[in-house]
Amino acid sequence: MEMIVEDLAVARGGVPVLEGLSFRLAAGQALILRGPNGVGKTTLLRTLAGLQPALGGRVSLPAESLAYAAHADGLKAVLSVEENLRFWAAIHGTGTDAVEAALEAMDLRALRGRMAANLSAGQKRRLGLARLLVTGRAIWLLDEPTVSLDAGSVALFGAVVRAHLAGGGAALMATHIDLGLAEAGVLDLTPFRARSPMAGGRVGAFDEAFG
Ligand SMILES: Nc1ncnc2c1ncn2[C@@H]1O[C@H](COP(=O)(O)OP(=O)(O)OP(=O)(O)O)[C@@H](O)[C@H]1O
Repeated sequence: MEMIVEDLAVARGGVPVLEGLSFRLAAGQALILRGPNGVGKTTLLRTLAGLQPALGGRVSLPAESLAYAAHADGLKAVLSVEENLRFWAAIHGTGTDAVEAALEAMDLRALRGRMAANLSAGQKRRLGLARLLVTGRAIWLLDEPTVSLDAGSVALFGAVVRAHLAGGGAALMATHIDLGLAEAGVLDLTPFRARSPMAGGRVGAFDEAFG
């Protein structure tokens, strides 16, 4: 199980953002994306998730191995917490055990009957992360997974990611928060900013003054 990215170029709104990006992510590894606001962390994750086309390069990985979690949690508002997880478990062919394990891991058992629409922001986020577990997918692409989470929930999620890595999974994530993953590598995207004069991610006067 390995994701291999070679000479990848990504764009946003038709404007090149990153280019010449190569890295590998193997089973058990976590890689944290770094770089200033606008450098292209979200664009890279969305491209790898297949939500937008790459401009160039190659990505190779096992079929059906990716699970993506971003700001829009993709929850069904009129389904309960448990029904949301059962829905995803049905899609991914995982079972009731996976749903119960996910409820337990993200401390959602007490909220299992609550409609997703009526969850707090942090609770929605926890449900969005519990969804990763029921996908059964090996490679997690995470865009700021800890937004809205309190300290206790950050610690819970850190433990979930560690268990995922220990079980042979992998994670690529954009986060400013320390998840306590001592073994995580860091990939700074700054050197891969596209050189096009139109590139949205290039260093501007504001970044130079305040960045
Ligand atoms: N819908 C869009 N259309 C055009 N350009 C966009 C769009 N969304 C983002 N961009 C631009 O693409 C570039 C990369 O944005 P991206 O969201 O990937 O950066 P990021 O590293 O995730 O930033 P942050 O740390 O602020 O979340 C930025 O210059 C941004 O302004």
